[in-house]
Amino acid sequence: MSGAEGVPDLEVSDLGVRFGGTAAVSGVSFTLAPGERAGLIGESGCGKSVTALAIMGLLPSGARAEGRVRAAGEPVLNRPDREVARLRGAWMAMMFQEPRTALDPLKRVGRQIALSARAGRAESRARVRELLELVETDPDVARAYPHQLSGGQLQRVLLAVTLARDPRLLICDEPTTALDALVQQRVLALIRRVCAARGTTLLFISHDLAVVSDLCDRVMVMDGGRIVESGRTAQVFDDPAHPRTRALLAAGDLAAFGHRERVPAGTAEAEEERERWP
Ligand SMILES: Nc1ncnc2c1ncn2[C@@H]1O[C@H](COP(=O)(O)OP(=O)(O)OP(=O)(O)O)[C@@H](O)[C@H]1O
Repeated sequence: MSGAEGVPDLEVSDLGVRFGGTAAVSGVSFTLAPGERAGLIGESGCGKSVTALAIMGLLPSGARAEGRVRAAGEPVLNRPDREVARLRGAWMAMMFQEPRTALDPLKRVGRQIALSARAGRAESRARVRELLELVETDPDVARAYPHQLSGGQLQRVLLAVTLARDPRLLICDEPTTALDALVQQRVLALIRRVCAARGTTLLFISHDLAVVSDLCDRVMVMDGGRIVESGRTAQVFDDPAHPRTRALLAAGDLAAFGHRERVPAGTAEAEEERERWP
């Protein structure tokens, strides 16, 4: 599926989400052009995940959404589940924080990738191999069950599951927080390479500003359910206008920990990943 000329991949206008009498998200508006990579940052509870779930049409039943979300020009909010599911399958995919809960423990990972790809029996083996190669993973991993894999491998498998239907828009919600620093860097570099190679539009949710500065052309800062500042990543981080952005930068100490030079944690898993993915 490809977008019509001039139509943004994602258009969010005046999005509001309430749980009972409480507003979790209010007046959120932004658009993502094809191939753009935007970060959504803010402290815990500010509304990042709820925004992502609204975009994906995956809000819990207690939520009430208003405003407008359009993916590839098609409305998402308050639409029948089946139609939104079709849009998700054809257009957008979301990668969650915890692969151990996102994957089925009882199915081999190759089968999970094949199910997501919806490939026919004949082509599914080749498609699984192709997807595992895309995420730079040994195709033999297809035979493993999730518990047999390391956190970094699981995150790669989850990326393969997520990319199986060639989404134009990829939403990542803190995809690497459970990983140690070295493995995290490798998975993020992989996400960057895959998005660049496929021209995938990315909405990347994180509280790690260094990761966002590394990965995203644009950044939006949320506070209390609203976007309080947005702009080119370098500009917002070099010259933050809003007190919340300044507070986040101070807390993250972005300049001091220079993302690319972060010291690996040196855990067994980091070592294992280093051997496997030199
Ligand atoms: N199912 C729910 N029912 C009621 N309130 C909810 C529900 N899900 C989220 N909220 C509320 O919505 C607000 C925004 O939550 P959200 O999960 O979007 O924050 P977040 O910025 O993603 O935080 P974190 O970085 O911790 O994931 C919070 O006040 C949260 O308590």
